[in-house]
Amino acid sequence: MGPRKDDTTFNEARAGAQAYLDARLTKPKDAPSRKPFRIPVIDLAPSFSTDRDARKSVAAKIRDACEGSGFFYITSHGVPLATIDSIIRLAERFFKELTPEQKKAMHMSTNNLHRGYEDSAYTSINGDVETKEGFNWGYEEMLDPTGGDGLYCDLDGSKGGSNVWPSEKDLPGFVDVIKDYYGRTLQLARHLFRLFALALDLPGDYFDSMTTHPGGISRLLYYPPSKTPKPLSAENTEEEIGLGAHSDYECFTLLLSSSSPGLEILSPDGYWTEAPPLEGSYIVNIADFMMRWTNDRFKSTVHRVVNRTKDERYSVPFFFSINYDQTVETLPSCISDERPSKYPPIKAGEYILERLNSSLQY
Ligand SMILES: O=C(O)CCC(=O)C(=O)O
Ligand SMILES: [Fe+2]
Repeated sequence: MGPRKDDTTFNEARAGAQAYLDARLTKPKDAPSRKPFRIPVIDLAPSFSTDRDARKSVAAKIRDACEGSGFFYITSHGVPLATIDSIIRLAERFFKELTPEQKKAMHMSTNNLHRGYEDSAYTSINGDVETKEGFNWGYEEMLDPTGGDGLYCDLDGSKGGSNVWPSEKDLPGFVDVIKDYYGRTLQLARHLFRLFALALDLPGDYFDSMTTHPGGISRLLYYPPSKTPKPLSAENTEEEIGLGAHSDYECFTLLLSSSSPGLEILSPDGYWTEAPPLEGSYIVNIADFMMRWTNDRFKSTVHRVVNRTKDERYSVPFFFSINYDQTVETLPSCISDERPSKYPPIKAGEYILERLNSSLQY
């Protein structure tokens, strides 16, 4: 069952998101930003301490980043380099080793929750021609190191079971690598949510009960080499767009990529700014649902991918949500007399499904 298209809250959510994107894209410029636009590197090591002050010091850095560019790198996050290398290698194997027929058999068009393989033309953000190909999957209890709480429900309220996987024969070891990567990244996302709680002056466990069976869509992405490699500059206006300008939909995204650059972030003064990969780190960014939930205090920033190199690029984003059946109102610490709540309550899964459906190219 899809979202109710005539529902005022959905219209408001969709129109709000589109207006935000349109306003930011009015005059993007293909040159480095002239104003300071910081994508800080935050060392998470002290956040694993039992000392609350040590955890709060990391939370303060996260708060500055979330209220600033909305993007930051995290290091010492506890996910082994071997896990990171394996998932990037798995992405490469997925796109190289499966035949077109094997990919087609898992095509997203046969799945109403956006799971499976997508060719480059299947989804598009602004109607742009995009070069990326992807493979998407979502939360299931067997991927959760806690085993979940038995209450998972999917974007549309169904009980789950929508993931599709290549067979063991076609791609041996695939699900094992996914499980290791997804489980560790999921636990890291729950840890980050505790730091967000501290950053927002809420009790440290504020979000815990909302992430017991959370939404977490992840994808393997492939960007082919550029046909005409050239650097980001004001003169180069003809790009081969890998993934069009957009903001993410959920609470926040944890991104890994191969060593090829390509991610570009739109600065407040309208300049595309490169966010090159930093080995062993994740790039974290705030997404639209979190921006709304914080009454626009945390920023969901527009970004895109352009592969400007002669090398292939692989990336693996993880879009972390709260439990899809959770309805939320603006966080209490983000409302004041001067800053009343701008948004009505909304259910997480319904909001995200509406946003995903709006990216389909029919
Ligand atoms: O591939 C990347 O580096 C970023 C992907 C991304 O922004 C997305 O899938 O939302
Ligand atoms: Fe994104």
